[in-house]
Amino acid sequence: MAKYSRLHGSVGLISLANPPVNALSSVVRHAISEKVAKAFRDPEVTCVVICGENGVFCGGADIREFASTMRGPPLVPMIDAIEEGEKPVVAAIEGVAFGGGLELALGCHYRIAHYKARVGLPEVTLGLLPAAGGTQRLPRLTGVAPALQLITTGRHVAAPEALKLGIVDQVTEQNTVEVAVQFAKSVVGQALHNRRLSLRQLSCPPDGLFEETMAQIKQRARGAVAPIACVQAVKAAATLPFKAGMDKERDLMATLFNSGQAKALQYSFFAQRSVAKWNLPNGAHSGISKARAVHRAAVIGLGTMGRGIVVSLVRAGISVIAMETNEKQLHTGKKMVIAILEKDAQKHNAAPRADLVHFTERLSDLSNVDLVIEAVYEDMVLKKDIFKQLSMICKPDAFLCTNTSALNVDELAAVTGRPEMVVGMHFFAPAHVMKLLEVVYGQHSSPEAVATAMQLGKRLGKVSVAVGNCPGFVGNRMMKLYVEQAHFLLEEGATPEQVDEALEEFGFAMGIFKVSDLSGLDVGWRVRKEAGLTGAGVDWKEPPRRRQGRRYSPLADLLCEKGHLGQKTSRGWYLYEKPGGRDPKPDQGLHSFLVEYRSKYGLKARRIDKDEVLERCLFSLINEGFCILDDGIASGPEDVDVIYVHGYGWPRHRGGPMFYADMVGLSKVLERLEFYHQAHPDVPYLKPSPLLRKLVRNGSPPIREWREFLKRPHSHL
Ligand SMILES: CCCCCCCC(=O)CC(=O)SCCNC(=O)CCNC(=O)[C@H](O)C(C)(C)COP(=O)(O)OP(=O)(O)OC[C@H]1O[C@@H](n2cnc3c(N)ncnc32)[C@H](O)[C@@H]1OP(=O)(O)O
Ligand SMILES: NC(=O)C1=CN([C@@H]2O[C@H](COP(=O)(O)OP(=O)(O)OC[C@H]3O[C@@H](n4cnc5c(N)ncnc54)[C@H](O)[C@@H]3O)[C@@H](O)[C@H]2O)C=CC1
Repeated sequence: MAKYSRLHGSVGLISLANPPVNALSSVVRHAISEKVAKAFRDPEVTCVVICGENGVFCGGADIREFASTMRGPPLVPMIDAIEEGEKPVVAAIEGVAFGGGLELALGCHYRIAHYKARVGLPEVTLGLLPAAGGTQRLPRLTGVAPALQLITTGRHVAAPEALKLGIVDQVTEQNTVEVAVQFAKSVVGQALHNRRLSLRQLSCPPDGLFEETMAQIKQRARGAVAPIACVQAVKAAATLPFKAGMDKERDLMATLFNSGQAKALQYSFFAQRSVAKWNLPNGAHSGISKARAVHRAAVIGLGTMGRGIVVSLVRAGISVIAMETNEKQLHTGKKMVIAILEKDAQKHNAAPRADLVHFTERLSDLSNVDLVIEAVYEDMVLKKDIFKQLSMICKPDAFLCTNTSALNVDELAAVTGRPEMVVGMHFFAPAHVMKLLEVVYGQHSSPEAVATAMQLGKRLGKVSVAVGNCPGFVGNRMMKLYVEQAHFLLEEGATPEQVDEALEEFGFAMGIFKVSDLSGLDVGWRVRKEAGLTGAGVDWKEPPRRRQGRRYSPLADLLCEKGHLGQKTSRGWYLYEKPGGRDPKPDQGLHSFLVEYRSKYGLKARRIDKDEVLERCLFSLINEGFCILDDGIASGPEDVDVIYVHGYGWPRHRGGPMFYADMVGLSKVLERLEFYHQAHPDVPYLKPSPLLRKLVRNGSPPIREWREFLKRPHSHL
């Protein structure tokens, strides 16, 4: 709803009141229209201020309403009526003015913002465009180029920048509503013609601006339709009269509104928020579990991961002890951490925060920290040794966390005298950039330990998902099968280029073989050795290309044995100009190697089409996702999807693997998995999961109902 009051006798104050973000639900739109009309009618009222209750102007349209038929007064005529009014209307912006909220403010004649407020048109991130005049009014206010950038990226703009761009007229550190009220009174009687953005003329945009932006979008948001529609709408603003531009905006929105991409992105928006409300199988949940504050943390191991984790902690203002035994690694790690922090400082025009880090070679220095994150080699014996020592060195209430990517968290907890204080904090590389954090709870992890790790993740700006303990947890457990299928496809006749092309066309920023070259083929090699799939632990009595009773491809192991580890050695699945090169070229040597390999094992190459690449790679990953849900390792499909979108480059506009399965149709996924399982009986994970079968038997309910079919966690509390 919206409240109305009269201030100082002549100011009509309209306050949006729809907690928590004053979203423009049909009730709110109705109330605003009514209150604006009332203020305009009232002869005593000479000016109007619109604000939001509880320190938030407006978070935009109510996204939850998009799934049902839209009711209530539409935004466009409401905003037009405000702009056309004969009394000055001032928007008092606190907190945020996003989407429809900013469009409402653009319909007002003046905008005053608190210095901490943020404005933006993030509709593109929901698969939409700002269809309440945002694509037509913003360019008329800021000029075409800045508006185009803001609308196609959905970037949030802080008030001081908004002032520079002309989006707001004034920024204040005082009470925004009071400032807006005084301001509104001061402009009574002034002509409003120039303040009506719809009447403003636009100057010509720079040559090639739209073409250039379109090319950037095709690179950055492969396959996404909303940013392209945003360009077309802003182009209409630059080339057509306001009214015709609005028609174009409406038509473009009509094509986006019911698109699969919009549904996927809106699902993602709520999924990202739902993972913060975690549940454990023992009944503990975020609602009743209190986190402990972390003031001092420690990171052990300053390799690829440790360095990024130190940076993330410092950025959040936490003091860190960074411990490393290898002198050279300590030196390189220290240099890298300081370089990143100095770059941050330059960017934000602030002092570097390197004083928050203390580098050391002594584990005993960790006696007084609140939380430790271990990031040494993926070696259970080494990690156990460290956890044993930590258990003795650290203060009794310190949390002990591991960044292991696949090892058993319970096994580590068992060597400590405080298994309840042990959790996994699985960051993704590079840890100071990647958004995802898997918080792995073990059998004995206390709700307080999980809550503390989840809250720390939030403080570090991560999207944290609580997951159960099993080899590879959620992300890597699924990833393993996806990678294996890609290797099988090479054995059967595909090239890395063909597989990657299909995946990139689907929307991944990089195909799986390019990713593997980037992270280094030795990463997986070490994991396979640890699992006894290659190296000393192998049972050579098994037929070739079989390990542990099932199909296995030694292709990647063979490349590693040749020293072809990816970008760092200039050869992997692709060829690079030099070690550390980044531009992958098809490698004729690799192609010949594949031909020889197939001939050695009597494999006949066949033509593999893109559909098969996608189905084999993605459906096996999805099938494992269902197994993970069935096992209770993830508490809902949203958790799996958030992990894939934020940690594994799954295209955002496809929602995530489980959402994609829902879109494709569960019976189709089941049917294709049955087909592939029959064709490859030696690949057990192609056998459709019992949960998938159960859902299909129950009429393939939509994803929001899947939780009803999962085994209920039972409380042990
Ligand atoms: C043909 C049809 C024509 C239609 C024309 C309409 C054209 C339009 O102009 C369309 C739009 O406005 S689309 C909406 C654009 N606005 C946005 O994308 C802002 C989304 N919200 C945010 O960024 C943050 O929540 C925000 C920064 C606001 C707050 O962040 P916080 O971290 O403080 O809090 P959150 O945890 O994110 O949110 C708190 C609760 O509020 C829910 N929520 C947030 N924004 C919402 C919104 N716009 N609509 C509905 N619910 C919303 C959020 O889900 C959360 O609730 P729970 O999930 O229950 O916790
Ligand atoms: N590299 C990646 O992409 C990811 C790795 N991880 C996991 O993070 C952990 C670390 O991986 P990376 O950083 O890639 O390894 P890395 O090999 O780059 O670094 C490990 C560091 O630990 C140090 N170290 C070894 N023993 C130590 C000890 N006793 N005390 C202190 N430092 C010691 C080494 O000198 C080295 O600098 C592993 O468990 C790995 O599985 C998790 C997510 C992603």
